[in-house]
Amino acid sequence: MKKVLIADGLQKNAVEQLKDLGIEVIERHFEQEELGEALKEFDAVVIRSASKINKAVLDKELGGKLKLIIRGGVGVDNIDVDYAVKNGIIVKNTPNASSVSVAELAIAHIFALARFINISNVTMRDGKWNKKKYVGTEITGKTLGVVGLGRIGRETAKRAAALGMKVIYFDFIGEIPGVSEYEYYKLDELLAKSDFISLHVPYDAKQGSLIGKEEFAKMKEGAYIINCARGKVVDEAALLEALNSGKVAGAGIDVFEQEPTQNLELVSHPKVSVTPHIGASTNEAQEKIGEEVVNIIKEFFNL
Ligand SMILES: NC(=O)c1ccc[n+]([C@@H]2O[C@H](COP(=O)([O-])OP(=O)(O)OC[C@H]3O[C@@H](n4cnc5c(N)ncnc54)[C@H](O)[C@@H]3O)[C@@H](O)[C@H]2O)c1
Ligand SMILES: O=C(O)CC[C@@H](O)C(=O)O
Repeated sequence: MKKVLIADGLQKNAVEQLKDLGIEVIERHFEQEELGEALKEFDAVVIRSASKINKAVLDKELGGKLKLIIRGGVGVDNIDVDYAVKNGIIVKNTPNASSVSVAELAIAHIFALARFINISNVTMRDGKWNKKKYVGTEITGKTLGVVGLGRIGRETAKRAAALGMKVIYFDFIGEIPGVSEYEYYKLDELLAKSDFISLHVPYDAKQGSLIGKEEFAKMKEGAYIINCARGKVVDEAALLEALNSGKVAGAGIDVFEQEPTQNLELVSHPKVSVTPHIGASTNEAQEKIGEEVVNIIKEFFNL
């Protein structure tokens, strides 16, 4: 009998389907220090972003049964993939399941910033009626610069274009063949041309933050930036500086350098719209993630 650990939660139907396949399913979150030892008795583990399967965890598991790590999500930056593979453990993710949900959240942050929805929700609770202060901007006709035109970037671009925005993009692979509806620009040019910038790239630890002091300096006065990718893609200190100087008019942030974030200066900034890393947290995305997880396990163990 195969034994699978669901360490950070999985949609109920998917758990039931795994049990129907004759799998022993344990739903339990382990503290980081206990995780490696615990993994020894499992054939597979399913995680979201809360559990980190790094070298230290994998070293404690060595000699155990683990053969498969599934990230119920896209980014595998919380797993030491190379080290896992070197030790005969396969790593899989569910790359398609949450693209629409994350794109919708990026668009939601654009609207929140453009029309002061974020800050109105705070000030009205204090009895304030800032009608004269909150003169917003229409997004129709504005330029959205999408950084990373992959699955989520494309879903975001599609929705922005349907709302009347002019979409341009940068992707480090260059101009993408077959993409004729959006113009390609180098990052520097995109930063200078965009009214709104939405980031949809993974975090590359070797490269460090993609958007820092120099990149903020290249943006239009009063640009808006949305980060639903990874916290470290943006240098938070540089972002705060840009918000305080007025260079950046607003930031929509779902992901943070440290999570849960303790950067209250950023989170409570009046020009910021925040969510606690909920890009993939919709019923639909979680259902699709559950389906993909079940399929991966079925295929991997020939069930
Ligand atoms: N907020 C959330 O809950 C949430 C949910 C899912 C994914 N994400 C994040 O979104 C990211 C994008 O997901 P996706 O499914 O669209 O991935 P994807 O692989 O389909 O697309 C990423 C695109 O970015 C490009 N790219 C990579 N590094 C780049 C760089 N440094 N500069 C420019 N372009 C670069 C790639 O060529 C690719 O086209 C994930 O890596 C993950 O970090 C966040
Ligand atoms: O598990 C989550 O909720 C985060 C998901 C997201 O960041 C991803 O990379 O898929």
